[in-house]
Amino acid sequence: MEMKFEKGSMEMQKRAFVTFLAGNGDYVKGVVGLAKGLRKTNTAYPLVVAVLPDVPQEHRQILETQGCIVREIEPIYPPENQTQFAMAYFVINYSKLRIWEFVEYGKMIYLDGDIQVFDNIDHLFDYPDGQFYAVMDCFCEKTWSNTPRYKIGYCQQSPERVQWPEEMGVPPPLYFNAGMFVFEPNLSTYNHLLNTLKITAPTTFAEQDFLNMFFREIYCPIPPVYNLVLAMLWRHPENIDLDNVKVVHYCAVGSKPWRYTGKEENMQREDIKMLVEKWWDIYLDESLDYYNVDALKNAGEDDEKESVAVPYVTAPSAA
Ligand SMILES: O=c1ccn([C@@H]2O[C@H](COP(=O)(O)OP(=O)(O)O)[C@@H](O)[C@H]2O)c(=O)[nH]1
Ligand SMILES: OC[C@H]1O[C@H](O[C@@H]2[C@@H](O)[C@H](O)[C@@H](O)[C@H](O)[C@@H]2O)[C@H](O)[C@@H](O)[C@H]1O
Ligand SMILES: [Mn+2]
Repeated sequence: MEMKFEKGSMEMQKRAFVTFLAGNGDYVKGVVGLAKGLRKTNTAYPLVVAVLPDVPQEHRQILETQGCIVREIEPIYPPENQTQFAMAYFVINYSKLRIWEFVEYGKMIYLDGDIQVFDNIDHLFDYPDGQFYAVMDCFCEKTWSNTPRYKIGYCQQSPERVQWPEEMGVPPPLYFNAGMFVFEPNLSTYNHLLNTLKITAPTTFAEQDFLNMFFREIYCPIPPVYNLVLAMLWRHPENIDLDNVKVVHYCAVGSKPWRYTGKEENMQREDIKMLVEKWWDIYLDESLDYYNVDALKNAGEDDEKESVAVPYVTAPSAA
């Protein structure tokens, strides 16, 4: 726990992981998996879940039963625009910006609901304040196909492969994947974010593009072990050491473990099948359920924590 002196008094700056949940669909399984995965790393910090109003009470209760701190947020929409997002649902991702309002926490680590943490990453909370820490993204997937970078085959992950042409000016600044980042909630930053959003035309990668523009002066790249964007496995394998990866981001098309069918491109790769299976091992491990872990800790207490049926589904045969 970092000691910080605020306004003449010593205030212990609270820390937490935070994720975002929208809709009444199956992403809740992703968040349950994330909560259990973090617990398995013996993290010292809780998981806050920022939920949109459309997340049903039953899902909120499941998350609270898994030890999550559920916080309802209001949606944030970008200015009216004809933009074609890479994925139509990206429009709801602007609501992630509400987490800058969680100022009871001094430092937070944001994680998408389709992320799993396999090793303890609490040390990231000790990174110095005043910077925005995240892993660099890759531009090689079809989701980037309508961007200039993709059209010339340029990717920051391998800038030597296709050089940025001089006639196109200076190469773009380093660009992060917004599925995982270390940040400090702050009301003035929050208000500045929202005011800037009102005058910023939406673009292909929605709030990810916006956050990259907004934090470009203080963005500090961190190693890919903290956010393995799955496409890196086939786009830039030379940059990845799978044995040392701590955080996996199931963002490649067809890779969401709770929906995995193995039919999409690259989904029959052995490394993908292994990572999907690792996710399911945690999701189905009842010893990681909060009420079990909690009950074990408080063994002998009279009150029986009633367990809530979690929407378990059988793991697809990854074979
Ligand atoms: O229907 C949805 C779509 C997205 N999300 C949340 O928004 C994040 C970003 O969306 P996604 O991870 O699908 O984007 P990707 O990283 O795959 O581009 C998800 O991880 C979830 O936390 C959600 O809760 N419900
Ligand atoms: O709303 C925009 C989203 O942009 C990012 O997803 C992208 C990015 O990872 C590309 O590099 C992939 O090619 C693509 O598949 C994937 O959707 C974030 O992961 C997500 O949290 C969210 O911010
Ligand atoms: Mn994601």
